[in-house]
Amino acid sequence: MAVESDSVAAGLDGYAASAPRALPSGRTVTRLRRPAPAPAPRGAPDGTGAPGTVAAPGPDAPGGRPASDAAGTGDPAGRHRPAPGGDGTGAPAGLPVPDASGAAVTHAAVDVVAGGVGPAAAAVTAAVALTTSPYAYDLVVSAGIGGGFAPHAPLGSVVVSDAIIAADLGADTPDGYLAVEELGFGCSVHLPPPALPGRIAEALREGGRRHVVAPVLTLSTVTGTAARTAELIARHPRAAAEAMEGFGVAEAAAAHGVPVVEIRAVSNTVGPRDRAAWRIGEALDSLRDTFRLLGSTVFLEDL
Ligand SMILES: O=C(O)c1cccc(C(=O)CC[C@H]2O[C@@H](n3cnc4c(=O)[nH]cnc43)[C@H](O)[C@@H]2O)c1
Repeated sequence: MAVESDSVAAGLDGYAASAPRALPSGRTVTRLRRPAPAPAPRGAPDGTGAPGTVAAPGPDAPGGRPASDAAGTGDPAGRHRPAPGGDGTGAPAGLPVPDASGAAVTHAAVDVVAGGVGPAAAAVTAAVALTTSPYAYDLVVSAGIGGGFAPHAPLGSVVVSDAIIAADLGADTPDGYLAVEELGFGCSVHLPPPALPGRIAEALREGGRRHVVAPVLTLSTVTGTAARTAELIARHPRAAAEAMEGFGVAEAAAAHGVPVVEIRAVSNTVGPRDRAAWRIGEALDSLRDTFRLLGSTVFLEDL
């Protein structure tokens, strides 16, 4: 599920879109499936490994995981539960499909959903998509554009989350901000599976895409002053990006027991508001390239 679903979907070249599934809200989940690879000669390995399926929901590209979110494949662990009837492409996504030689091969599927702007809209969209899906998901990706913290994340670079942090979920006090953990209730951090950010980074490095693995902050308000920027950096010195949806998507994914990661392409630098300096087009190009790289690597792997 992804907020910026167009770039996520456009990046997944080699994947074929099937008829959208409508959510009660009117938003749609578009399933993109990578066709099974060409058959290998009899007796030879099919060369596919055991491709898993990914979900990319995200509000910006809540492909997911978002970006958007993705769905599952036939998995001995039983994580995948393709529904009868499939997705309209003729075979249930993620199930092993016999190739021309009769050998079973699997293929990946990614469901892309535009989740809306802000943590609440993104959480609702992700939760509804997860709850009403005929498939189980291996991963939810919250993807889209975001603000980058200098010097970690320059314009056009990609930030892969190693933590998704609700940076304004707490209380303001005369002595400073208190996160919900300090107030004694709730949780303001979701963590992706430990190996996943590194694996995504490896794919981006091999693809020549500038990136950093770091915490991504979720805020309901785009930062627009030097004072607020300094405050966030003081509280989260490792953070490389801020956006408005990741924590909402992560809450929905966690409620369903599905791993989550956030991926942001940097459209602007976090700081005093300078709308003319935003480079949304370049960031969307970067996001599309990122999903092209992931769609031919990480999304085909067991997660
Ligand atoms: O202020 C404007 O004129 C304006 C025009 C277009 C878009 C915006 C946004 O605020 C987009 C929010 C959207 O993009 C993500 N995003 C991008 N940069 C940041 C940021 O620095 N801080 C927080 N969110 C950002 C966000 O996830 C939303 O989905 C404004």
